[in-house]
Amino acid sequence: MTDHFAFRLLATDGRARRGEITMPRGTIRTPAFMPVGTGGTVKAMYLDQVRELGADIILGNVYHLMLRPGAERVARLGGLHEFARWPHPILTDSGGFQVMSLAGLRKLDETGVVFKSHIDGSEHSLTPERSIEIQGLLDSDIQMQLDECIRLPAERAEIERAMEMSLRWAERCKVAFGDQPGKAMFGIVQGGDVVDLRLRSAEALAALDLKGYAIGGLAVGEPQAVMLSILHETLPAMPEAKPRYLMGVGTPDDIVESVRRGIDMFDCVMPTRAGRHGLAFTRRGKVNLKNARHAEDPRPLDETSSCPAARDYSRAYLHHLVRSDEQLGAMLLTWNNLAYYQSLMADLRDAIERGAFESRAGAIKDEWARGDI
Ligand SMILES: Nc1nc2c(CCc3ccccc3)c3nc[nH]c3cc2c(=O)[nH]1
Repeated sequence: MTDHFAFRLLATDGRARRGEITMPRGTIRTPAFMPVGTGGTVKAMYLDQVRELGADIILGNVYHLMLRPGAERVARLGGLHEFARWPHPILTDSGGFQVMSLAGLRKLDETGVVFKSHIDGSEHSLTPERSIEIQGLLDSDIQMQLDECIRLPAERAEIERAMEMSLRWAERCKVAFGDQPGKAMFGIVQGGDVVDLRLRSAEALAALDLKGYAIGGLAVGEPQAVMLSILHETLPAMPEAKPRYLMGVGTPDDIVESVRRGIDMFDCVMPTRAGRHGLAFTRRGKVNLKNARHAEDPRPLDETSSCPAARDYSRAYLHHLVRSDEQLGAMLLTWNNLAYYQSLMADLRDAIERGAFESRAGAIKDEWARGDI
């Protein structure tokens, strides 16, 4: 066990990295996929199942938890790990991104943001200091700086303004976070699709000597080629010895291409959201269980899988559950999809250790490219 946060590189294969983050609450094997647990729960899953699938860390959200049940209430109940019965590491987002995408934004200036709750219309504010305070109340292990994520396409001047304010907010978050050896505060690189702004953001954040860095402002609808070119240009300017977290990414193809360019950590709502909408990811391609062709198909999704949801239930039964909008449909398909994502990450970690990243990457990309089966 350790009382500090430490990242170690165990192997590399080209720019792809195999590493691990050790923290008091556990070790995070990278490349890592972090299931999104926005309101202190990974939707339609028991957290024991999430753990059994190989997840070392889950994500939480300042925005949702500050509105309901409230950060001070979670603190009074022992913090998020106690509240949700997840004793392993938790990373929390700072709330700015969710305010832009979910809330009614009332004001955004140097101080922070003022917004109306999407739940009951009540007015709230977030400053860099308050976001870090909330993440502390949640007892979060990896805390994200408050930042401003610009929607693309945008004018250079607008991207530059938001990037520079996010840098000033990173400094304020670092001061507010102080010195917490067993925890980490990550900076978030912004700069839109403008390479010189991306580099300025990466270099200024590196100078703050934070414990890890995220690449923000992507996975907001831009073409994959744009995302990958920004990674290719930005990652070399980021400290080798610190973990890199690409926020909101992505499909298996996105993940493979981002690992290839040097990303260590991922989050995406895709496997859980798709599961709730009847879409199953398998090693032989995607299966849309809403489709009538599955109505009498006795085969499971993947008889070779170790996940009961993939191995033990017929497509006919899954089709029935999805068509009847039964809770069990969302539960089984979410289980299957998270199992698929965690098995991809385990494959990639193993392939990098063996110096076989390229061949494994090609196989995963081909699997994903297959249409509906
Ligand atoms: N703070 C921040 N978050 C982002 C998220 C949410 C990731 C998240 C973290 C923790 C819980 C849920 C979601 C993005 N998702 C897609 N693209 C994203 C970009 C940003 C970004 O630029 N900044």
